[in-house]
Amino acid sequence: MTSPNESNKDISSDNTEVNTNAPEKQNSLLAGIIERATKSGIGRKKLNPSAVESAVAKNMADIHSNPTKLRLAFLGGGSFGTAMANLAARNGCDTTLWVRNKRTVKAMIKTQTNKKYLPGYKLDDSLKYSHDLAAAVKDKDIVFIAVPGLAFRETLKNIAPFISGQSIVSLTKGMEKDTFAMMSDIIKDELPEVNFGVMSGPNLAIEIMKNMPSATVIASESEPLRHAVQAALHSAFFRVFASDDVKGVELGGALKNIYAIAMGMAAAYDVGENTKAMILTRALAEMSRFGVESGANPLTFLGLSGVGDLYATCSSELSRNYRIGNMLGRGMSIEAAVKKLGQTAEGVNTIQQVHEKATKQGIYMPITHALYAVIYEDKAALGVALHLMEAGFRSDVEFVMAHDHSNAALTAQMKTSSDSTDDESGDTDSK
Ligand SMILES: NC(=O)C1=CN([C@@H]2O[C@H](COP(=O)(O)OP(=O)(O)OC[C@H]3O[C@@H](n4cnc5c(N)ncnc54)[C@H](O)[C@@H]3O)[C@@H](O)[C@H]2O)C=CC1
Ligand SMILES: O=C(CO)COP(=O)(O)O
Repeated sequence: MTSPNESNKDISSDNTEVNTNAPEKQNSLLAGIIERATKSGIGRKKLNPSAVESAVAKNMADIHSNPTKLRLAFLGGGSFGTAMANLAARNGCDTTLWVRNKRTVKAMIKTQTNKKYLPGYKLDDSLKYSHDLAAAVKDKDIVFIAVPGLAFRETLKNIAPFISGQSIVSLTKGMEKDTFAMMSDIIKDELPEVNFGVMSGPNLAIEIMKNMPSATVIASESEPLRHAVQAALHSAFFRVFASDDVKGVELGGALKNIYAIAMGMAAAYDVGENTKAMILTRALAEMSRFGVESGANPLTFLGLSGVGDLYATCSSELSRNYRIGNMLGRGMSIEAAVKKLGQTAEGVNTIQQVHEKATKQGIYMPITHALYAVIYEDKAALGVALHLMEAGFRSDVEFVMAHDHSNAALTAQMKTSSDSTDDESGDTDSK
């Protein structure tokens, strides 16, 4: 392991216990995590010191002496892994950022910047960098993963031999190709006994680097893990809220990428605020409908990881998904747009996965299907948008008033009368 502030600790000599993730071990380890978080002063640097400490301590009956720091690894040297690792390091956590490319690591040590993904932002002096996966992961309390969704399973397979009691937190907002697995599903597949969580919210990396106040959600069934992540990342600029709806939180982060592409495309057509509001709100309806079919709580979509992230990515050119949509709207092909972006845009794959799953399961997702038709079936965007506007009658919030037969009947009735008008006028093309 290499770092500007190299500690003398030789972690490469630690032995590797292969996948011995016994639940008791996890529990005692997490108790230790909280203890360390409480005693180390994590999150105290820039805000009221007692806030973090009392929140954590309240839930910990047994606070011991011997203060140490939370030891964290962040895997993935793109913009988000770097921004989050920087936040943790700044908070006083013992933090290592793993980047797969050795030369990039050398450059990061030398310049203390991530020249490719976050140019111009100096990273915290205490942040360590490594391209050695074993060394980065071993001996840590929590391993955060911020690689693209398509590389998530491979990354878990690679770290599996070095996981003995660490908890895993996914920062990834994607879906696996073809399997429709979410990151939590992949963690359960590859590391079945590990304690895990997912973190998601309106967290544009550049804004976080600029210290613009932001908030996120850590979702986990493990309360100690939730508290440890809150304690590790919380600062005067970054609030960490908690949830136990893992599926809902991660679906919010993944699905909103679809609609950021739609909104970027709509912006290219110079649509008005009413139109944007309609897209955003109907997107939320689709997200929560899809979420419920996947076992999520629809109310989760009202939180930061749902409407919060949807709003942020649908309104900002900092969002790579939004930019992809905008390029598409200006006539570029999907291949050319992805190439020009040169960064991760999870929505490109997510549209395909969700289109396929919703089609198979009969989940009503008109915006997703429309986008799929434009991007992958070469349909004209304006025609598809018009068709969306002509879709049948629906209830506004279907968890308040279900989409019932009266709506469906009215749709059918209107369709029949317009069909007969067409017949009378001899217009057969429009059917
Ligand atoms: N950038 C942002 O503002 C945010 C991104 N995210 C999510 O974080 C995840 C990562 O995205 P970014 O950091 O933005 O992407 P990025 O495009 O900035 O960087 C991706 C990084 O992953 C690395 N990578 C790619 N394949 C890999 C593999 N097989 N093994 C190891 N490393 C690999 C690349 O070398 C690069 O360092 C995505 O799921 C994204 O949706 C979540 C919140 C905010
Ligand atoms: O998820 C994000 C902000 O919350 C980042 O969105 P993009 O991946 O579209 O840049």
